[in-house]
Amino acid sequence: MSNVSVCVRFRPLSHKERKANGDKVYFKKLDSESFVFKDEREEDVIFSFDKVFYEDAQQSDVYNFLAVPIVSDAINGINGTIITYGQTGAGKTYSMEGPSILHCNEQKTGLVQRVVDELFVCLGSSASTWTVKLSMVEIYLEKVRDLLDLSKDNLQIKESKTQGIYISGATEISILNSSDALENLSQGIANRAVGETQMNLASSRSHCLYIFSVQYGSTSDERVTSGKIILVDLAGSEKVEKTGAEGRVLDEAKTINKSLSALGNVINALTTGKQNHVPFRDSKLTRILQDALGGNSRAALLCCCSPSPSNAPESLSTLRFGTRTKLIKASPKLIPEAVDNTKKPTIETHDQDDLRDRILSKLRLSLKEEDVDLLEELFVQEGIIFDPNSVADFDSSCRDTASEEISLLMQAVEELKETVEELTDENEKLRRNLQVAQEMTAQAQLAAAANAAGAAWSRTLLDFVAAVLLRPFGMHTWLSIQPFVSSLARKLAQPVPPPVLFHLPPQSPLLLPIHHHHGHSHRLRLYHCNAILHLPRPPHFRRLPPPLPALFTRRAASVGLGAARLGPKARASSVPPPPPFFETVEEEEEERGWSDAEAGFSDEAEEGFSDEAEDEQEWAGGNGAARGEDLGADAGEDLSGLARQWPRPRELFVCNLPRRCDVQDLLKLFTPHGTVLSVEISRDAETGISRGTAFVTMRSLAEARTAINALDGLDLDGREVFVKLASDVISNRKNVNLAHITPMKDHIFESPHKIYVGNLAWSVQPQDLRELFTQCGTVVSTRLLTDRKGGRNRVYGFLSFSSAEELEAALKLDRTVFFRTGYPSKGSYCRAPDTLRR
Ligand SMILES: Nc1ncnc2c1ncn2[C@@H]1O[C@H](COP(=O)(O)OP(=O)(O)OP(=O)(O)O)[C@@H](O)[C@H]1O
Repeated sequence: MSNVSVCVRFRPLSHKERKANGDKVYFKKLDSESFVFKDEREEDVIFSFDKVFYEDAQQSDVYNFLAVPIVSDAINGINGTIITYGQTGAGKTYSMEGPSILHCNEQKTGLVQRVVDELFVCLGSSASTWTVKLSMVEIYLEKVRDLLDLSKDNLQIKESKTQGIYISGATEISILNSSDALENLSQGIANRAVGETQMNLASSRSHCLYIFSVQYGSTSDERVTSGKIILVDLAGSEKVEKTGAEGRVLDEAKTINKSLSALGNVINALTTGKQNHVPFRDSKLTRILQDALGGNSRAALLCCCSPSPSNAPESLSTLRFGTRTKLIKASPKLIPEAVDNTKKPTIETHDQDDLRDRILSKLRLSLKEEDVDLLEELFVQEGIIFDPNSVADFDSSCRDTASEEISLLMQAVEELKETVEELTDENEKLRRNLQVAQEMTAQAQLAAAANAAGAAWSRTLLDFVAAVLLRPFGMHTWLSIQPFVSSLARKLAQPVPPPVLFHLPPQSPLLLPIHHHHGHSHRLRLYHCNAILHLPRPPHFRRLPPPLPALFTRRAASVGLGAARLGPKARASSVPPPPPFFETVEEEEEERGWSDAEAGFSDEAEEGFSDEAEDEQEWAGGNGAARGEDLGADAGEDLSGLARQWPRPRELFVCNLPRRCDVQDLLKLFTPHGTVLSVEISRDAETGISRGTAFVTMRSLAEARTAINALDGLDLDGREVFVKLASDVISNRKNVNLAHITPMKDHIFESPHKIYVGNLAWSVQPQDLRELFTQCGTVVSTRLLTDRKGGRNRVYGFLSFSSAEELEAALKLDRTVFFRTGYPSKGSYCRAPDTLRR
């Protein structure tokens, strides 16, 4: 059982809140001690406290539960503290003072007035002698100001054996009755630092402390007990942005937040078993509350909350603060002063305190503040200023200072550790960047050399043309063809632009984003590859702008995006081993006919292209092997030889997948039913969240059918998964439900050793790429992007190898071979591969 009683109070909705959200409240009442509140993830959390005061609770309910026990304890010599905590405008000051300390009806009277009334009722009915003294201070910008004497604006907090923690030099006014007390209180309240924030027109910008010291002497046994009641109205615990703070107000808000977070740290230390060092000295507030929280006082916390959904995050943080505070175990002690009344020891102590303060204030007139503080320490140590508690104080402060030093050192060590980790990471990043930069420099040098070679080649060609043409045809012919030769010479004299080559280290594969624009649609595909080879053409061959994807020119951005989207799962190490073989001509996304289903299909009809027609074109290029026939070749066989024989891989369309289902999950699901050649999950380009649809390509039609039999209608996380042949779904125009689905291939992989090949000749076919690159090793996949309407390729594609060495070899290939170009006639598709052959 905690000794800090923690209650929550929800104030009624304000006009502003009603205007914003109507009568909606964010909590669900369970009983008088618990309620349900939604957390950040909109999940219901049950909060339980010693008492919950809902909107209709009266001030007297709060007082009876929280304050009555504390008042009677104070008379018996046990200190008590009541703290109100919460966001600005949550009702802290209202609970403490009511609408006004002097003028308000009985029903609305706050805790302070009720405490005063009760004190005098209890003391007045007793036969013993008593005194009640009132002090009022505020902690404003980390200075303790005396609200009953504004000239004392930087009071010191001290600790003594008899008094515990006390504010040295604070004005103490003896009060004889309630009205006396209220008058002094209202004067103090008027002196309080109050500002206007966006949340509350009269916002308390300071922590305000009302301190009632009660001395109660029993006439029968001559014993005196002294107890203290401290009522603390904390400043608002709101976020700085929400208060609209600037300038001085911002400073106030920052200081408030700093001291409240120091309070949070103290509570954490008290509740997480780190009691050997509780950072009470981190702020004035925690130092003053040391007795209340540290066990020598009875304490009550009133967490004030707004019930409105618009303040839910702040209320949630207040409730969590309250929950933590409930875990504090404190055991308040009675501080009896077993002394003869005639000796009046406390008065003596105060006299000595006064004497010391007088000496010190004289010194302050001629010396600096810090010097006086040092002198004070020295005087106390040397016994020049007599303080009966000096030794104890000095010991305890030494202990505190030592443990504070230790904690500071530990903190410094932690910070240093973090710095070392950060620097190591940074170092690693720089090392990798340096490696990439070195590789790029080497490649740029190669490119420059190639460029020089290209220029030399142009000159040789010119000489050759002149020599060849002049010799057999003579001067006459030369003159007639001279303009043509000169123009050719001019064109050839233009330098060949260097090839663009980015070769990334194998451990950081690039997820290459390529934008596809088509009419209104705009999609992004991400291709996984290790190197980019963009082949420039000599200027005279340039008829159309080079099809360099837009993001290429901003490579740094694409790398950043790639790394972010790639995630740890898709790193090279986790990419599955290369599947046996995969060769495809792939249309641009928009031509697939998903988003513009109707338009796409009618285009197909007009131009005589269907998926089936495309199959024939693509796969009948070799020996015309029967489609759907599985030749059962091993992955280890000479794949290039099998290129034409391989049956067309069958693409499956999978939908209604759970969002969390990723490429690896689908691989696991489909692998038992055959060889999975590729898996592509459609994701939202902005958020990266799966759209629940995917394409899975199996090695053969038979395997694809087995997978459909096994998996179509499967229950995955409560969702019935739909698996069909992509071609069936695409050609099924009646399937209106699917027409709106926009698949987006965001993760295509065949092998981690993959290169982008750009600026290819128009007529290049996948098999041409395969033939050319087979000399470098096993070509695992070739993928060429084509425009369905014109039947042209998009002059870029991808190919992957089974090892990094093969990829290296490919990059060293003589690139001039690609400069030969051809233009396809309209409608031609997958023809004339000879333009690429040497
Ligand atoms: N229980 C309540 N019943 C009626 N009105 C309330 C209640 N609690 C708060 N209010 C009203 O809400 C407004 C803000 O309350 P209050 O000034 O007490 O907030 P606060 O938490 O002290 O804010 P700050 O930290 O800025 O001082 C006031 O107008 C007050 O009258």
